[in-house]
Amino acid sequence: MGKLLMQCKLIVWDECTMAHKKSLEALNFTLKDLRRNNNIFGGLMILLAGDFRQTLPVVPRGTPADELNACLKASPLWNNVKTLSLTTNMRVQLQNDQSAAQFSKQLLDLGNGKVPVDATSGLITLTNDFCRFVDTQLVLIENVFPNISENYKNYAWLSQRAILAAKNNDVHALNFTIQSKIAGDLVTYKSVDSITNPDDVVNYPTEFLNSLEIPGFPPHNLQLKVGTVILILRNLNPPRLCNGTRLSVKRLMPNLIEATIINGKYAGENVCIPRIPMIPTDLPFDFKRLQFPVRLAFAMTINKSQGQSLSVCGINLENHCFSHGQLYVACSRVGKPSALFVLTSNQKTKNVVYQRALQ
Ligand SMILES: Nc1ncnc2c1ncn2[C@@H]1O[C@H](COP(=O)(O)OP(=O)(O)OP(=O)(O)O)[C@@H](O)[C@H]1O
Repeated sequence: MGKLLMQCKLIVWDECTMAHKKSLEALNFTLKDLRRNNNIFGGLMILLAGDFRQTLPVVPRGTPADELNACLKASPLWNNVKTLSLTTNMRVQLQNDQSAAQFSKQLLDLGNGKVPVDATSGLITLTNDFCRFVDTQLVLIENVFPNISENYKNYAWLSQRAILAAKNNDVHALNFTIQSKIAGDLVTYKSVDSITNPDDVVNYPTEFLNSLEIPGFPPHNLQLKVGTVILILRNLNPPRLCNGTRLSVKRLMPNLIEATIINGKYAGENVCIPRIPMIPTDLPFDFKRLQFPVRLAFAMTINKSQGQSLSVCGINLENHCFSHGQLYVACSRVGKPSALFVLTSNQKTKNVVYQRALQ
């Protein structure tokens, strides 16, 4: 990696709005050292791609001020950034849909926080020409994954659709319901959880470790069926198997999962996924989970969906979005209103936009 960084002429950093400012600052110091050049980034050109209407770095238990302070715009390096703007929403434009111009504008208004907010409830009202409304989770699933008991065998069909929600708990519930619609036996893989510091072993019983649901981590009790859509949680073998790659389960063996990649450049390729040890960094004790680094992915969190294009998207807003840009990211995964299904109460929802992130 060091050699690569010394030789390369350009670094492209996509979805930069989600990056913590410290990661860019660390890259600056590393490049200066490696290239023995005291200019910013060691004289190398960095292309940051992103839209500050979209989500900011996740700061666990943080406030909006913490998020704003963590984003790239809060770094002194930002003063050296030259901003170039893209003007056409290609995802919408490509649909050749009559509503394209209006949908594009509605998305921008949402992202810019220009949609009127009700003073008493603090909620915005989504309009009928912006999306299609559904009343229950089951109707949402039926619209996004129609006839899934048959269609799950079609990888192209699967890769183009997903249901999004702001919180992990809502995502898990949706995934279990959708998986239950696929025929076949459920295979259970239990993780091996342990404490790495021998002094702490008596303080943290295994049952407690098993009960931990950690964001970005596989569950202790991973239940899968052949045909289920899963998401890789670690960069196992880039560029083929990266954090975020979606696959369809092909064969469930005792110590290996065989699956077919369903999105991106390597779609259609079969791969084997092993159990790997994973250590979370933000727990107050040292803990290791040995498990397949995967989660169910018919539904996923809005933050995880950033960067993806979908043909059909469902959004479960029973629990409102809670951070900057989430609603904008969710709604902008598709290019036309007829492909956007929204579950919400009375067409109302919360649109969190930090104006400071847009300045
Ligand atoms: N110049 C272009 N000509 C044709 N198609 C394009 C062009 N630019 C983008 N697209 C298509 O538009 C869609 C969205 O593009 P892309 O995912 O690169 O956008 P993005 O800016 O990264 O979006 P986001 O950050 O919201 O995920 C893709 O299907 C892509 O193939």
